[in-house]
Amino acid sequence: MLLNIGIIGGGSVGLLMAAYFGRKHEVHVYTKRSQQAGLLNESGVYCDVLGQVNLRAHLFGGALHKHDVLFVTVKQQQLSTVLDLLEELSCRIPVVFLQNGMGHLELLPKKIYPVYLGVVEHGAKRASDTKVLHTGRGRVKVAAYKAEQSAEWIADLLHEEDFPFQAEGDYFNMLVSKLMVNTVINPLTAIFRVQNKFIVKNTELRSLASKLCREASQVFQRSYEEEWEHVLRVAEQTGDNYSSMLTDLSLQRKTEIDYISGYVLKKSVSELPYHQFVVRSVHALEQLDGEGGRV
Ligand SMILES: NC(=O)C1=CN([C@@H]2O[C@H](COP(=O)(O)OP(=O)(O)OC[C@H]3O[C@@H](n4cnc5c(N)ncnc54)[C@H](OP(=O)(O)O)[C@@H]3O)[C@@H](O)[C@H]2O)C=CC1
Ligand SMILES: CC(C)(CO)C(=O)C(=O)O
Repeated sequence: MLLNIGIIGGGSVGLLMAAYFGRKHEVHVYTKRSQQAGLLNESGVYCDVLGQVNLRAHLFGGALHKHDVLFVTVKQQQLSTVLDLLEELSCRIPVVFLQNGMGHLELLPKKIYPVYLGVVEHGAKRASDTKVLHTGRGRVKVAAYKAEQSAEWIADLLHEEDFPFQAEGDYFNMLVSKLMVNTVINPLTAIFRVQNKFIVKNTELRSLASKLCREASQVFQRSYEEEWEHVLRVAEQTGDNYSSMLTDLSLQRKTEIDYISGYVLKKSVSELPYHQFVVRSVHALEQLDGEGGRV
């Protein structure tokens, strides 16, 4: 079945999804910059694994086209502008939010309906405004957040062997599982400027990582042993990746730390010294970048 799919954000995840969906469906990408929309309309998106794929692109801000489903792929810190506009448009298009972290749960306005949440287990890296690298193969999980229907229909319609979708019943569990991984791997790799594999290989980093994992497991009442095994597996599987938090810092951009580790702190009833330390360290690095203070 041919779908009409909207994607807000022409970054790493947005372009990756546009390329995979665009092989079979009509895809519209909404960008922040008109220049990027122009380039995408001229040449489509180039994905290292798939080659060139055609799509349509628009500057986000005005009306939306009629879509069967709309994916929001901006970062957490960019979400409030997008939410304001979506709320104003009050369209009845099913919206799927694909952010890492959980801070956005507290931002989602009541007027947007129906709402689904998702987690992306792929690695993607935008190489230019029209080029994306598929750096790690995984799956996209989706769950209903505020919707009459479960997320099965999304997974059924979009699942492809080389771009799998999986419907989950419980959005909270799905997001917490991803949060556990991100709250351990992202800040440490960002502070120490290392690839993910060093969380496993470097004995000191591994020990710090296990402390973060223990703290987060306590907050969400999860088995530390199971979460730790999961974190190590992801760190190994994505070993050559530079985490998204490290990438943000390298590009002198604000990170998603407040929506990931900050969310864990917010949900805790007790002190979490390791989380407090990494949140402040990442903020210090962001601030030093602004001050030109890093050597
Ligand atoms: N990259 C990855 O491998 C993974 C990412 N994720 C998560 O997915 C989310 C997106 O990440 P990622 O794609 O890497 O981020 P990027 O920074 O690559 O992409 C975000 C995109 O959103 C665009 N944008 C920002 N504000 C607006 C707006 N108002 N209207 C339209 N577009 C806008 C940005 O535009 P501009 O380029 O002009 O700034 C940018 O193209 C994050 O929460 C991340 O943690 C999860 C798993 C893996
Ligand atoms: C799983 C991981 C850690 C892969 O790099 C990620 O989600 C990220 O970098 O944000």
